[in-house]
Amino acid sequence: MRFQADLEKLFGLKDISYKYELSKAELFHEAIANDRGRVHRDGPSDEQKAFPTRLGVNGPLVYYTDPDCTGRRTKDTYAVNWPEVADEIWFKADLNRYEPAQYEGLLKRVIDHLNAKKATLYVKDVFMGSDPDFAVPYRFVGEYATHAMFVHNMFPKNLAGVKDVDARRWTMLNVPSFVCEPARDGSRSEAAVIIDTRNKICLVAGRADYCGVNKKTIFTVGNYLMPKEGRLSMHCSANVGKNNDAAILFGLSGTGKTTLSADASRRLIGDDETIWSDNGLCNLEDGCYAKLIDLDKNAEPVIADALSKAGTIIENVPPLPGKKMEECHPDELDLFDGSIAENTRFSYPLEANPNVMPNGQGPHPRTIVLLTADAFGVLPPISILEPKDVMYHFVSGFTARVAGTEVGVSEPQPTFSACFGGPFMAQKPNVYARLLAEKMEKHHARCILLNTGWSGGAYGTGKRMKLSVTRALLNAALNGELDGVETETQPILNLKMPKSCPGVDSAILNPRNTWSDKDAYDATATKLRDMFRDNFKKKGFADYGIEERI
Ligand SMILES: Nc1ncnc2c1ncn2[C@@H]1O[C@H](COP(=O)(O)OP(=O)(O)O)[C@@H](O)[C@H]1O
Ligand SMILES: C=C(OP(=O)(O)O)C(=O)O
Ligand SMILES: [Mn+2]
Repeated sequence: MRFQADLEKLFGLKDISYKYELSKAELFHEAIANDRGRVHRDGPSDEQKAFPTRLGVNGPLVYYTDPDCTGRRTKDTYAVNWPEVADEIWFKADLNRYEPAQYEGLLKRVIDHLNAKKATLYVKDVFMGSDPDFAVPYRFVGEYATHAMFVHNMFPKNLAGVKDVDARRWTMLNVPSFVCEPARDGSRSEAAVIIDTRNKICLVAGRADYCGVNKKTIFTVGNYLMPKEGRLSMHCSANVGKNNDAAILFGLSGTGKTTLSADASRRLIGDDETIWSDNGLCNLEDGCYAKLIDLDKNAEPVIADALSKAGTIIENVPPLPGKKMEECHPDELDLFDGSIAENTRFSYPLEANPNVMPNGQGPHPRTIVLLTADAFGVLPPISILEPKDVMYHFVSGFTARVAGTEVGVSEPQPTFSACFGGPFMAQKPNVYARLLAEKMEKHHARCILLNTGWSGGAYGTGKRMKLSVTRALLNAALNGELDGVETETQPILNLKMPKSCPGVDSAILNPRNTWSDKDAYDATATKLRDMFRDNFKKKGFADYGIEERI
């Protein structure tokens, strides 16, 4: 078979038992029989091994990651420091450098490990991107059927008209059974996720078995490739209203890209990875990856509906007390149980959502939304931005979160992550900022900053903004109801706040009003302003021609 010869040539893989292009149903059963699948957190039960088909594909596949790997391992994520990309890739931020000789040694050890154990590997051929003009062929090769099924759920398949598939293909090799040895391999821990631009390889060596690694790693590749052809790749969700008015929502993890783009009155383009090209918007994926923790089925009906559909993957959600996974239906999972992870997840193919744009494509955006979840509680719920504010906030990429569920943590943790996607934006921020500026100017989109974080005080005193309020603010902006509205300026943070908004109590629009202790508000806002200023200086954004706005 062709793929086998490809993999022998690319990696030197021999004596491998391949499971090539299995159907989703086959992958489901393989996952149950072989992975840390449904039923037991420690692997399949004897009964499952004996009767894997009993469960049928009608339920979700419930998958448990390694307990240490319930999210992405940013510090263990690298690109190979090949001389030809040493200046191009933005190694200064979240993407770490892997030295070529160490990488070659590690890759060889991974291949020897697979050859020696005569491994079984699942192979899935998909595309990143649903527009054949620029879709990147993505071949997943890995030990877990769950990951192959995840890739099947999440990416476009069978796309006609893609040119030079063999020459342009990227291959991921995902090997959780390998253990990196830092002293020998040059890794930081027992796992490493490495992007090799020269050979078009993504290597996942060791336990980095959170499903999201299989989408965010190839997304990082997309962010490296797309700007070379003048396409802006963005860490944002996108949807389209009844009047063909598209919106994009940028934001770091947990700020609301997935939640807010899932809106029954608008058609979804995608929830996380979007291209803005001369043709308009295009999803890089074909599925969504939603958070499940504390899911309120009334507040998030689109996501809740998808939960009952076949062929989904649920990650790290425990069963309700007294329920066994063997019998589990989504209603018998405890969506409020964060004991395995706060970051519980659910992957569903877009076909499980009746309200999507065909081929993941849509027009140029009318509205650009920058999302932030400010746990300091000082940013206005909504601010109206001018283009230079957008550039400033885009490169700053601010959000502040609470540190999970740890007892005693009361201080919000600020994050400044350029372009709202530091770990994935492989090129320097000015590359994306320049493209965004050009496109905004050409297409005259309106821009807002939406704070989905705290109100009435910082975390500990205040409360998270109600989802219904955030949606009302967002809808008003999308419908043009805030265009030209009277505003006042928050002087410390230099943000323009509307004085009124349909369906929203005006009293909350200026966050200072919602704090009982005004001095505490001013002090916290000043602290945040200083953090913005430090970050701007530290990252050298003035050298990129970005104007400082706070
Ligand atoms: N006002 C709000 N706006 C958006 N999300 C909120 C809000 N309040 C609570 N949430 C919760 O915050 C989380 C946002 O996560 P998600 O939409 O998955 O973010 P992203 O896709 O950007 O990582 C969801 O679990 C959502 O239920
Ligand atoms: C999948 C992810 O994206 P998000 O949290 O932005 O949905 C992730 O960051 O692992
Ligand atoms: Mn998301």
